[in-house]
Amino acid sequence: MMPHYRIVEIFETLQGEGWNTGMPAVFVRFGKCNLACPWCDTDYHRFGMMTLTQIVAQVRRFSAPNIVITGGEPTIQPHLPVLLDTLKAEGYFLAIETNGIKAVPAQIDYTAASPKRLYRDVYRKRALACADEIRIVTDGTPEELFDFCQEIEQTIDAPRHYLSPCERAGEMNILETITLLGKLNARPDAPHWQLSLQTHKLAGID
Ligand SMILES: Nc1nc2[nH]cc(C(=O)O)c2c(=O)[nH]1
Ligand code: SF4
Ligand SMILES: [Mg+2]
Repeated sequence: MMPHYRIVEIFETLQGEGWNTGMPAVFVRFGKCNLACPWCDTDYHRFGMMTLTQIVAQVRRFSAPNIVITGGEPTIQPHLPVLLDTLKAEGYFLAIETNGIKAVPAQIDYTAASPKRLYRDVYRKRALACADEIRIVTDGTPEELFDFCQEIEQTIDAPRHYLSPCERAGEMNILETITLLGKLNARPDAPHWQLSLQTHKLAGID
């Protein structure tokens, strides 16, 4: 039987966050997540089922040569490798936005992992071995996050490290975020952390 997938939305926009900011991409947003962050900005419970053929047809209506697989949490989706094989065969560059607990399928070209301090005990038991970027949401005080950032540096091997302010009710904790950046970057011989904003929200695009 043709595999079916939980799909929240498929839309074309510019990647708003991290190293690939500005990259035109078709975003495929999957339903459900294995975490429940209180600041989550995605209604990942509201999804419909789509077949592999329907997803590929929808993606091809757009012109971007890149796909961002996101959610919800894409790594928990049944039959994900089958879909990725098909999209790869169509020639797409495949990026993924994951919370960094579960392994990412081999077809993925670029992995952005966003571990959550709230679930630090989970990451101590299970996490990705490597990623192309780590992007941590500043979901607490600089004191609370400093140790978690250091722990994740040891857990997930990555060449790029970002902090993303936590947005709740339209308010962003920029001061706490840059304070933490300063503390992390004051360490000698440690990874350099940079700011990543959700620029798509500032720009008023999807
Ligand atoms: N433009 C844009 N960039 C994004 N990068 C990660 C997103 C996400 O929701 O996973 C996202 C999103 O929703 N929109
Ligand atoms: S891991 Fe991401 S998608 Fe899942 S609840 Fe947290 S913010 Fe939302
Ligand atoms: Mg988003």
